[in-house]
Amino acid sequence: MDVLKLLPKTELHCHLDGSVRPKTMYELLLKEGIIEVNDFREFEELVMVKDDCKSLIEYLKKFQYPLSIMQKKENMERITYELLEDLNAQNVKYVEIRFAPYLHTKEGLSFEEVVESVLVGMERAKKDFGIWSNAVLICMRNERVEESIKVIKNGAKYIGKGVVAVDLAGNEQDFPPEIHQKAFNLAYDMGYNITIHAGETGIAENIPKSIELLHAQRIGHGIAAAKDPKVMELLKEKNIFLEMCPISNLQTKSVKSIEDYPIRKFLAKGLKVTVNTDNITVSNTSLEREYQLLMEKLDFTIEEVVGLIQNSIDAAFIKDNERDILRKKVDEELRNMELI
Ligand SMILES: O=c1[nH]cnc2c1ncn2[C@@H]1O[C@H](CO)[C@@H](O)[C@H]1O
Ligand SMILES: [Zn+2]
Repeated sequence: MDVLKLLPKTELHCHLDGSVRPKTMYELLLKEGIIEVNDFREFEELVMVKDDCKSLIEYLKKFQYPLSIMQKKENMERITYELLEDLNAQNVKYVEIRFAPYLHTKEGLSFEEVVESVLVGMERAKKDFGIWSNAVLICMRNERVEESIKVIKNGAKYIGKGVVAVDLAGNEQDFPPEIHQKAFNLAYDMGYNITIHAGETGIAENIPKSIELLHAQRIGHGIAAAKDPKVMELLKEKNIFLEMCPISNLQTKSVKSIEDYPIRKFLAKGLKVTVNTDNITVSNTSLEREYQLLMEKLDFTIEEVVGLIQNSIDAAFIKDNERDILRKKVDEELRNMELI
């Protein structure tokens, strides 16, 4: 849909390792001898999930491929830069890119080298394309709390220099939020913004736990809240934004079908909802595809899509003066498109 293509957009939940430009991943995986496939279609089967994916745990297996090539400074910088180049071409004005630094230190890079290569890629893209981005550092749920503490301590020097927040991601089913409470208390004291993946795989209680024990200001996915009016009430009362990712949620079987997707229910309850991609390559998606799905299957109007984008500007981890600038830029284009 042309209007969706042209719409000025913002993206708050996008994993770098899940969003490597496919051609680049193919090139680097072949070059480094990690895969031996002889056509691009076969390669896509390996690195993207299909509709028959059974669970989040199965979905997470796809990340071994991008992670195997994201162990060098030049690759980290290139992948970040290319992601931003592609998002800029889709008229994305602002994006928060998230990654787990320690997943990129398996072959010798230091924490600092990983983070700085991403920040350099972001800077270069800003200069060349004008697209604005910030980084979110991820702690992995399956690691011990000491590992999360290391991410938070080592990352603190980048707060305000491109890093804006920390997150907790990975296997939610087996690793509840409280394991990492000590780390997120520290993150809170150090001045990070905090977003937590919670309620992605049906465990509603992880949402209040993430808010009350881990200081979450935003919740990644959060769809299990639909099962529990008290949890929805808490999200509303605390003004917590949800980072919803419909296509990823369908693939991980967090919901049975798009008709069961609780986005309308959340909006009706007055919750603040944003829509994001999660993993552009692994999920084979884009913001345009996500919005299109909502319009085709859940009867969203273009005005409602614009409302989601405006929520996402409100939810961004940026300073109020920066928010004003972003809002102005987006509103001007929306006005030219006669959408506001
Ligand atoms: O939807 C998701 N839910 C939980 N964890 C995820 C999701 N997508 C990606 N990751 C995890 O986050 C790591 C760093 O980006 C990825 O390697 C993957 O393990
Ligand atoms: Zn995610």
